Amino acid sequence: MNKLFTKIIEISEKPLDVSTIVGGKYLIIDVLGKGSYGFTYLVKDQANQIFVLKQLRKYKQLDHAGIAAFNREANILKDLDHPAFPTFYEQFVEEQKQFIVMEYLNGKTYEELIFQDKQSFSESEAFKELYSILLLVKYIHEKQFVHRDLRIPNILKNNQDYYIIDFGLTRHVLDQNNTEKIDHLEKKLFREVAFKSDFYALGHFLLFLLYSSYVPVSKKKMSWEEELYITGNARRVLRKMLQIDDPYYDMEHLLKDVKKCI
Ligand SMILES: Nc1ncnc2c1ncn2[C@@H]1O[C@H](COP(=O)(O)OP(=O)(O)OP(=O)(O)O)[C@@H](O)[C@H]1O
Repeated sequence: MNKLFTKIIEISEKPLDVSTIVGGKYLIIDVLGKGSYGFTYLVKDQANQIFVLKQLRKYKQLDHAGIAAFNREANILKDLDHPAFPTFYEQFVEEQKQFIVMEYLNGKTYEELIFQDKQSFSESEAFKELYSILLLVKYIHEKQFVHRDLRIPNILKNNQDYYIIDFGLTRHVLDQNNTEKIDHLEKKLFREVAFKSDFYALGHFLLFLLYSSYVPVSKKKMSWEEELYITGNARRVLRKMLQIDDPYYDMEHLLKDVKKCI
């Protein structure tokens, strides 16, 4: 498809307005996100029950891969039966627009906790958070999925409850559609369809938590290893998660090492 044509559609498409009714019963009350794949809304039904509604963007709908990715996310949500992940409710097409309705998980993202609420974590606290999240990722991996987008805006917390959202990039480890061309790029992005990709992403998640309590001592730009005052154990775990050293290939080994840092 003509790239310019696609770009024009991408830029010109706006999310649906607040107060619009979709699917005959979902009233849009807020726009939560405008990602490259779709728009995310907070909606409520006639019984005032809150849901998250995702809409595939028009230009993604024009190519087969966009629709396939949207359907894949719906199918993965159906497969994940756990309170830490959004329950799938329904999928429908209205006025040629594709929608998925899922459970609203009530929590704050780590992006909000760190940058808006200014929450800070000590080394031990950061590893404790990581341990709780790893137990959820263990469930995802046991289902043979790699999430591939475990970033601070996609991990939520509410008191002692942890949630993971946004399964748009998730793949089954045996997904046959991982062409070699994509694999090459994904490798560069540390987004290979392999469990170590999730460990890599969580290594960065951990760095955000550790930096939350960091007070700069110099204006010189330095690496995390030079800047952060952390224990040898913590450094070793991080270097393996970030694939600087021989990476972790299995969850049990990582969990054991993380536990030692709490
Ligand atoms: N099931 C859910 N429960 C609660 N909040 C959600 C849920 N899904 C999404 N959100 C909120 O909406 C925001 C945007 O959602 P999402 O990550 O799906 O799309 P995006 O950020 O627009 O797209 P992308 O991350 O793919 O670029 C999230 O950061 C989160 O705050």
